Amino acid sequence: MSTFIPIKTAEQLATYVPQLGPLQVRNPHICDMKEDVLYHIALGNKTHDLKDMFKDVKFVCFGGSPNRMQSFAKYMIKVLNYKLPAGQDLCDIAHGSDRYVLYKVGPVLSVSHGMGSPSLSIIFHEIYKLVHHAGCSDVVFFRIGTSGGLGLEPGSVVITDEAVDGLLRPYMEVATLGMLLQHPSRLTQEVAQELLSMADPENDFTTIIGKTMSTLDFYEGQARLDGAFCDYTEEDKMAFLKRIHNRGICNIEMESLCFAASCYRAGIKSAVVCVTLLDRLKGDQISTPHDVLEEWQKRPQRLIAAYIKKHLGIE
Ligand SMILES: O=P(O)(O)O[C@H]1O[C@H](CO)[C@@H](O)[C@H]1O
Ligand SMILES: O=c1cc[nH]c(=O)[nH]1
Repeated sequence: MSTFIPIKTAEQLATYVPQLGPLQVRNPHICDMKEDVLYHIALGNKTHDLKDMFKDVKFVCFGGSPNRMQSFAKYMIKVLNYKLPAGQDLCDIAHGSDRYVLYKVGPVLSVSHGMGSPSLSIIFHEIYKLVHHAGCSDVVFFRIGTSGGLGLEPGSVVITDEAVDGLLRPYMEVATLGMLLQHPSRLTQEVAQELLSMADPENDFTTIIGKTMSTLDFYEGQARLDGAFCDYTEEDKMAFLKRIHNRGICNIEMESLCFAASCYRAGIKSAVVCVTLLDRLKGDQISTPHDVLEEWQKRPQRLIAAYIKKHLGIE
């Protein structure tokens, strides 16, 4: 089959405007459907009263690991001094499916997205439709992640200003109906700047804004030498990492491109904040003790929590 690559024109891009008022899904078919089953989170707009369950949601926080997103939900309970309904524990609302976890703490959703763009893309579709069915408005989406840094002390925090793919292209290319569609990946610069301004100057780690490379794989996709396959030399690897570092890439992970492209397409304000677990200019393996990694993973969480508190007017 032949392919062609339609590049979106400026006029088409202009339709990607921020959403004001209740969030609308940009899919005309949804309103014609008798029922919308959100299969991977075991919810649906006929089986559940999504308005009643989720109408107050204002912040949706995504992260790869189910445990991290449970810890984040517990952390938000403390930060917001949130009282769970009497006799209830924090529960995984998506427990009817074992694909993702979903927790709600007042206006905050904490959702796992698994690893890589395909996994993130599926949960993004369903969460976006969920907040639409619930009638939510002025929602901000965050990705709270981990990454490999370039020339940064491990444990540093990177707020992404631009997500690019493994070829340094600022769009996500998706095969759709036999065509390659390019979805621009744009994050909300004001949110990134505001997050940066909220980084505590007393921190013993740096927080910076920079470009993030988002790859399709952890090993060869990120120029590692320690995967099961490797057809390049250490010199090739270092030349590549130094080249992308010189082109402004601060860190490498696997979902920021899809996340940024999906939020931009949806007209949803968004930010990506990742801690770096190692300096990729110095190695490939993550051998830092687990308890230290756990502590580092809390750094992006604290920044997002501070943003949420500020925007809820909580001192
Ligand atoms: O820590 P999370 O959010 O999963 O992000 C990073 O970690 C995973 C790889 O170990 C990839 O998903 C990558 O993007
Ligand atoms: O090097 C790393 C570390 C975390 N996540 C990644 O994708 N890469």
